[in-house]
Amino acid sequence: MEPVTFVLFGATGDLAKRKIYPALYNLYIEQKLPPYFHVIGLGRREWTDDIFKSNVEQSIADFSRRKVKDPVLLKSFLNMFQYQTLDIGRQEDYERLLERIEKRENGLSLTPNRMFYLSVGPEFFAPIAANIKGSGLGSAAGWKRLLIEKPFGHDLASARELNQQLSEAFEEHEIFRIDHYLGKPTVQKLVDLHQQHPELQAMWSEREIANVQITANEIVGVEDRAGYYDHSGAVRDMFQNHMLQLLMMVAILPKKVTPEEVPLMKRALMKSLVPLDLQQVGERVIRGQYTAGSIQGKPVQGYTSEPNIAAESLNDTFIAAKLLMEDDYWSGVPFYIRTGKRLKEKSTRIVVEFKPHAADAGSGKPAPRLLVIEMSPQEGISLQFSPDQARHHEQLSPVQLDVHASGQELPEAYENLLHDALLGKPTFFAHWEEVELAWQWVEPVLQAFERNDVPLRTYAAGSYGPAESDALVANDGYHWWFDAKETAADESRVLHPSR
Ligand SMILES: NC(=O)C1=CN([C@@H]2O[C@H](COP(=O)(O)OP(=O)(O)OC[C@H]3O[C@@H](n4cnc5c(N)ncnc54)[C@H](OP(=O)(O)O)[C@@H]3O)[C@@H](O)[C@H]2O)C=CC1
Ligand SMILES: O=C1O[C@H](COP(=O)(O)O)[C@@H](O)[C@H](O)[C@H]1O
Repeated sequence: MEPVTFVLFGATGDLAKRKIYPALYNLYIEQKLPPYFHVIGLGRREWTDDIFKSNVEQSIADFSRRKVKDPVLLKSFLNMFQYQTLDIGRQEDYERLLERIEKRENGLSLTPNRMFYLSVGPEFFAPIAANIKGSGLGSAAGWKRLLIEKPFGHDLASARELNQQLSEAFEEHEIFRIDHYLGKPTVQKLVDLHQQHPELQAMWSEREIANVQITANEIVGVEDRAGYYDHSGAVRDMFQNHMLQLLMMVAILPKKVTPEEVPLMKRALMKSLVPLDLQQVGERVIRGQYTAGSIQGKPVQGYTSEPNIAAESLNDTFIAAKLLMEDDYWSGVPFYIRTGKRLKEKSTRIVVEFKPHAADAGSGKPAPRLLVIEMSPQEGISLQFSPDQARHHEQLSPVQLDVHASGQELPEAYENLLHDALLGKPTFFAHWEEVELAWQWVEPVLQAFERNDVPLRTYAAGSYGPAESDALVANDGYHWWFDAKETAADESRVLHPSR
């Protein structure tokens, strides 16, 4: 790996504290950071280097998966950090920054490779990119990369405008758009799942998939993000980015692609999604909002009673949708997606439901086989057979295809993403065309919600969402697959066809 100066806008903010510093620390401990790695943190606050370092230290104590064992190592890690006060709108602050960076690069005869991480509000993305260009920070002889946080636009038009603005300072291959779902270890494993498991390849070759279900259910509500969330809703916050990214990642499974081919294939898959017209949104998309209820035995208020949410808000806190593809493999296979806040449990998983075999029927109705790709509450990939199928396959049910060894700590999504960005590997970042195609698909949904053409269905906090979400799947003769666990201590990973 080459030397890098890591320039962090938003170094005093929440994301830096909760995700970025712990991720850098874990990469450091695993010796995955480049030589001469140097972090310059930026913000308006008048911090000294020492205040900055002690904030980084505190963030590691509070949020790192790995606790500090060796104070000497911690000290050498913190020595890589420096702070500079910078106001995003002030060109002279960038010039000071350039001077400081060049002084170090020249002093150590380092190639001027610079990574700019924008951990700031989206209104700052374009001005920062323009100032990086204007100040000369981005025109050194080494490489430059831009790591950019979500949200990437508020709709298709604003995303295009932002992309246009960024492209005046950075080329597409220099822009790394973060979607933290692509950093999740299990999602990253999908790329070479078939090479690892030839038996799975045989199942896919049968082309007997009944449907695919993608779920991201959350227990948390709007928390303290009312200002953002009430203008975003589940459709922008989760569906347009994370959920459609999961859809692309599962749909590449039968395509036998190398990691390098992943971005191209994802674009092809997005292009094959059947678009909805305004009329169809009401038939294929369910819009929901939570009302008061109870979660894990505790009463929970409804969305419109949350702090800073207007009593008349029609914002969506839940969305479910049925999507179809026109693709040589996937035509005719429905993809069902659901995501929402204040649901019964935290579960993030993809279930690929295979059509049942008559030979697997045993005494009763043949049961479908399931490929379960789980990100939460546990990470792992398993095949679930009914007992009759298990006999047929001479295996137990469920079959773990990929179990992380007990006690093994998995990297956080941000560790994977930062490491890939430092290596310049784009596989697990969102390419502009994917983002644009995702906004294009979602656009009629945004319009229909805006016009209030789609009824806002309510659901009690602590439920699995509106009944209409079940009907969406039941109308095709299927049902959502549910976790059978009754208690957190239950480690079984069997999914059930009912609540
Ligand atoms: N927090 C999270 O969990 C997640 C956040 N994100 C995204 O990450 C980005 C950052 O979020 P988050 O950390 O929560 O936001 P915060 O509000 O906590 O932090 C904002 C940062 O921006 C800096 N800032 C604001 N205005 C200026 C300015 N004019 N000049 C210089 N610096 C400025 C602040 O520094 P100072 O006050 O010192 O000026 C602060 O460091 C956002 O795009 C968000 O959508 C994405 C996923 C999760
Ligand atoms: O990006 C976001 O993701 C989180 C959910 O992430 P997860 O890794 O915990 O599944 C969500 O709570 C948040 O609203 C959204 O902005």
